[in-house]
Amino acid sequence: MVGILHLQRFPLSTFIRSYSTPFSTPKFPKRNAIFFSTLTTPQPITDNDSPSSDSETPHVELSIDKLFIPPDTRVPVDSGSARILKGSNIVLSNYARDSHVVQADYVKSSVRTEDCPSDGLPEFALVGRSNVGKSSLLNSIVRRKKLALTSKKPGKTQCINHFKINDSWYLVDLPGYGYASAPQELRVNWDNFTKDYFLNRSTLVSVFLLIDASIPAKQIDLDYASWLGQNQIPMTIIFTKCDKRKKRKNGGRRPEENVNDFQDLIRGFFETVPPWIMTSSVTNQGRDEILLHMAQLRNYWLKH
Ligand SMILES: Nc1nc2c(ncn2[C@@H]2O[C@H](COP(=O)(O)OP(=O)(O)OP(=O)(O)O)[C@@H](O)[C@H]2O)c(=O)[nH]1
Ligand SMILES: [Mg+2]
Repeated sequence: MVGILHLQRFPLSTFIRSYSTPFSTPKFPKRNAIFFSTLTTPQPITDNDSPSSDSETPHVELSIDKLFIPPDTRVPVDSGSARILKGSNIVLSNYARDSHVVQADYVKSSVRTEDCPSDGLPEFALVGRSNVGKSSLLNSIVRRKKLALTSKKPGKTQCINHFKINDSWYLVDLPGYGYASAPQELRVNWDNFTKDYFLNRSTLVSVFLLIDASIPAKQIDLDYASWLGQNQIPMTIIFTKCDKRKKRKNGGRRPEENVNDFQDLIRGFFETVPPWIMTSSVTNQGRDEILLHMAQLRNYWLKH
């Protein structure tokens, strides 16, 4: 059973040194080294299915060793013509198709993994600190204003909420972590059931860990990424609120600076970089890119 669960999971990238001393212990072997190569400078950006119409995407430094190259994907040796999703480090593969959302329906809310839908369809779970923008991102992805409930007040989402897309896959909205004002009992409960869900949900293709790019990295986010990595749970980092640009004279860092800083901080945790995408639910930046990334993960997962 364990073997089956393991095989069903998408075998990407999350390798970690150590939870407690992340910067000092030896690295794990590079299990997915085959997907990386010593190739040439890739061309930044583009996609072939649904080009993003959003305006500027701030520049973030990219080199070949910082790219996420999906399985079964070759980056041409000489041309430097890797196709990279805009505002991300993700190379497009041949699996990136059927990414459009035609239909989205709320299905059910569960507090136990075993109560989640049992039809075996692949799913992606959105997790992150309370108020980071999980429910807003879900609405942006499906182009509906209120499919998932959002609030300025942290702690709005309290269950594992399944939304069925195109009758063929699920988006899952989860409660946030790190909500200091929630009663301790509730916090422990949310933590337990989301972590149990991550560890035992065999149809989970990838967790999407949301990180607020409008503020500097928080330790709790690094700890969460570390936990996911240590448990070898496939993870994509979604940087949210990239539309929020603080004035530099107030000492604020721009989103792309926070994104770069976060990369630097987690570089010590991972042997190979996880995929990441910059987004905003206000401008819909990153929406098409997320859908293409989900499509390629999903289509690969279905085939293996
Ligand atoms: N400027 C900006 N605000 C955002 C963005 N995404 C979410 N917000 C705001 O952030 C607040 C929290 O959004 P939610 O989507 O409810 O956050 P959540 O992560 O689902 O929160 P919990 O369910 O409480 O864990 C709301 O006021 C949103 O309008 C974004 O991309 N840009
Ligand atoms: Mg929510």
